[in-house]
Amino acid sequence: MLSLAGVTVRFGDRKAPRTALDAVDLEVAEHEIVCVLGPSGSGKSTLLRVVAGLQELSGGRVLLDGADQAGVPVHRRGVGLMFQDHQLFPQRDVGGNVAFGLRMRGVSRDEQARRVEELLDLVGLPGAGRRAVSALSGGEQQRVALARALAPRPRLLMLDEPLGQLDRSLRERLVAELRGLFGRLGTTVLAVTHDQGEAFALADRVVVMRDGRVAQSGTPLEVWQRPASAFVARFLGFENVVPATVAGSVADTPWGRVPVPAGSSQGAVTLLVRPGGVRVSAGSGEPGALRCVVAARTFRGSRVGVSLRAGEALLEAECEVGGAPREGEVVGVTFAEDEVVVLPPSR
Ligand SMILES: Nc1ncnc2c1ncn2[C@@H]1O[C@H](COP(=O)(O)OP(=O)(O)OP(=O)(O)O)[C@@H](O)[C@H]1O
Repeated sequence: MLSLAGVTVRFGDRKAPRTALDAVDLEVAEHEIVCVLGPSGSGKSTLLRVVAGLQELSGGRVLLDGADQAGVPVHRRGVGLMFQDHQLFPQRDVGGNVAFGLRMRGVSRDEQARRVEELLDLVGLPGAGRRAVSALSGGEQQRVALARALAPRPRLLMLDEPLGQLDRSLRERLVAELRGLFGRLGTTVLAVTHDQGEAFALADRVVVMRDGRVAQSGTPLEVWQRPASAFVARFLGFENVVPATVAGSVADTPWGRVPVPAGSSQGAVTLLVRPGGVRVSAGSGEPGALRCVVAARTFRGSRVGVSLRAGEALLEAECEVGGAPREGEVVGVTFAEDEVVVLPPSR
């Protein structure tokens, strides 16, 4: 449905151009939910603005249903937009806000009223049409903004940090609701967020951006299991990412020798060890185990994050609440090869 080919956006003058998007290729299929993820300044919002027609291209093409969108104005693209600060009209009531796009399209009053009711039911605010938007909570306002964006039945719905302002528990609940809602409606969605939890919970596919380029694209599981680079791994929150040299089935690392999966690339690499692959045992552990001291512990609900120090090298492990070693304790560490991922050397 949506196709970006070599999309480039440069800001600034010729002498000091700033490349916000650098030859980006991206496809979004009908009914697919794609979340674009990346640090601040990586080009996420610019990407949405380009698709919406709010930002001119310096190069490349944007196609919707195969049609080049060059010169097609925002309101003719058939895309719905919901931005970070959801910009509801404060002087209109909830119904007036939701009906906005329908009124602009000359939909009859009866039809408007019917659609508004239907959409408010859909987003979990039945009968709220007459309420003042200023009297709604942040989460309720977000739902109204969503209903407004969905009202004209856009072929593509674009969300910019849709749940950015909300607290964590509400965000988690709304993400699950949104995914269910989009599934039922068959909405095609392109969303951007800097929160990987949100992206992974919402998306069929995540696209990780770095400096205006696509660093990786894949299903949440693919990206989580096989980050394409040290950058993606660190961005996802993995901390055990180090330079290493692989020879045969063993990598030489700052933590000593670590087994790697069969068929791994040889020579200079970056090594990722997921915390689950760091096996901690009391005392010095079995012969050949790496001796570490517990530097800190962090409770994470049912698990405990354990920060270990082996000489200069740091290592993050995860233990059951019951069996987690105490701060200052000496432990032995071995590595589980199936939680080790060999990545290209860092640039
Ligand atoms: N109108 C503009 N003029 C000049 N530079 C801009 C403009 N808009 C964006 N940029 C620059 O382009 C780059 C990408 O910005 P963009 O807003 O797309 O990033 P982002 O990933 O959405 O960031 P954030 O998560 O902070 O919103 C940044 O370096 C930004 O400073």
